[in-house]
Amino acid sequence: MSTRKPIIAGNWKMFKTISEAKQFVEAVKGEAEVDGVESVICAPYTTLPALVEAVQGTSIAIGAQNVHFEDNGAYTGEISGLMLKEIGVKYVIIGHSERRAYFAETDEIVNKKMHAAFKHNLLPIVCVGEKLEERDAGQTKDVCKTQTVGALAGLTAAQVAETVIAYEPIWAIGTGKSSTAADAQDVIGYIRSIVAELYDQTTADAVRIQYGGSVKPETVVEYMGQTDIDGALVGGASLEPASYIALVRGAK
Ligand SMILES: O=C[C@H](O)COP(=O)(O)O
Repeated sequence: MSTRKPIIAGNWKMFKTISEAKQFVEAVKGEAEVDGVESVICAPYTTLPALVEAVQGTSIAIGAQNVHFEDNGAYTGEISGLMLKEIGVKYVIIGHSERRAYFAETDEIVNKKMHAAFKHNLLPIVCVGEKLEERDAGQTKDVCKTQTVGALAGLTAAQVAETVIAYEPIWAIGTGKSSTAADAQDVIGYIRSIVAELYDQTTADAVRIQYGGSVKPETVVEYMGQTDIDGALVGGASLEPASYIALVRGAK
């Protein structure tokens, strides 16, 4: 039986001001905290210091949505792992498909960011997943393999064991269309087998793999019922306190 702790991570994307973020934490404190489930809010940079302060004394963790791979330098508009660590965030999303699509992040950049995260003791939630045309062409597993191998390159087994991988089919993000639990299990089980090939079975058994793509409180239970699915990375349904609370409770 798996000893992996389920993890629900809300990805707020570019939503919420500082005051809205604080109100959200007030509303979910004590409610989106369930024994045996990890609850993480990945929020815009501007809200992170206030959120880290607001969740003190709770079991809710805070994450960023991106990180630059250098510690500092002439990279206008960027934020480094060094800076995030100082704020006190625990997690960072790396390689989200929106970063790959709109900000030209390649597997190589994603990998550099993974190394930067570990350098600063931040835990990465690294996203992989296929486009609709790749799915239609039967390339889902090939794409996920390439992205997983690329993301993990050069990491130690101990680092991979601490990594969270989010399988997010791009056609399911924000569309209301989602992968069936069985299809998500099939791909996520495959991703775990890739980790076993690259490292060993112990590491593969330790790495947590989430499903993401139009997850709702009503559907999270079905995903969580699958052998290899350890949680969810949730966009839209993580923005309202009641919905977020239901997601965390549904992951138990
Ligand atoms: O990071 C979260 C994913 O992009 C999923 O977003 P969604 O739940 O709004 O489909």
